[in-house]
Amino acid sequence: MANDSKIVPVPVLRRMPAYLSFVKTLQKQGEKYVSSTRIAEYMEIDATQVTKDLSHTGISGKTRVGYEVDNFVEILDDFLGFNKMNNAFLVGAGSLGGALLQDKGLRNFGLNIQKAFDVDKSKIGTKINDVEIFHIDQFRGMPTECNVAIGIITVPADCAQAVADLMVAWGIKAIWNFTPARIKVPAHIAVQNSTIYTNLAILFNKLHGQE
Ligand SMILES: NC(=O)c1ccc[n+]([C@@H]2O[C@H](COP(=O)([O-])OP(=O)(O)OC[C@H]3O[C@@H](n4cnc5c(N)ncnc54)[C@H](O)[C@@H]3O)[C@@H](O)[C@H]2O)c1
Repeated sequence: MANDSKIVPVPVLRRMPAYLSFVKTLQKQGEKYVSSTRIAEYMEIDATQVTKDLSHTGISGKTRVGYEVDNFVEILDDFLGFNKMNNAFLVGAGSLGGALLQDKGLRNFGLNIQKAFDVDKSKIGTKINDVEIFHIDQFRGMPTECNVAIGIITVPADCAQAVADLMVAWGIKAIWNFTPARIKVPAHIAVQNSTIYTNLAILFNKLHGQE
């Protein structure tokens, strides 16, 4: 049975895309059912953890056979919001911003970067992967006009707060912040900070911890 609360613990949400990816692989191989034990073995975690995590989604399995693969993929895609397109604006079309604009995979996860913004005159009016780059001065009014609630920040860290303030002032409701700056926003704005460098520090620590 689905858990009534819509707030799902972050560690659960971090595991779910891996469950989905695994079951999608099985789907491609033509498998019809998957058990929580099989998912647990793949994830190297306890099967009760898998069942508990999936109870948030409303997916129900059958005794002995497990979860029906097609149904699992459909429900989890829906639960994670990957099958509904969310439009976003990206600010800072530099090397990281450009790479995100090039990444066609984001659309598979429900994120469509509709427009990009920058201050570099040589970039204004150009396109990366069909996404036009506008001057940041044109940002105001655009989120409401284009029905865009998500802002992606890929500017140098010292400009991140000013960009976040601009986004909030013009109706952005959720910010995906790739800069190392810790931006301050009103409590109703959702912020997710993402950095590959933290993962690198963890990897280095694991590597050198074994020496
Ligand atoms: N999260 C991660 O894993 C990760 C990885 C790489 C870089 N970063 C961070 O991402 C940010 C961008 O890095 P990069 O290597 O792409 O830098 P970059 O210099 O290549 O790109 C930055 C872009 O922002 C533009 N810009 C500067 N000020 C602006 C403003 N006020 N408004 C709009 N655009 C503005 C610049 O013209 C440039 O195009 C940095 O903060 C960096 O630390 C994070």
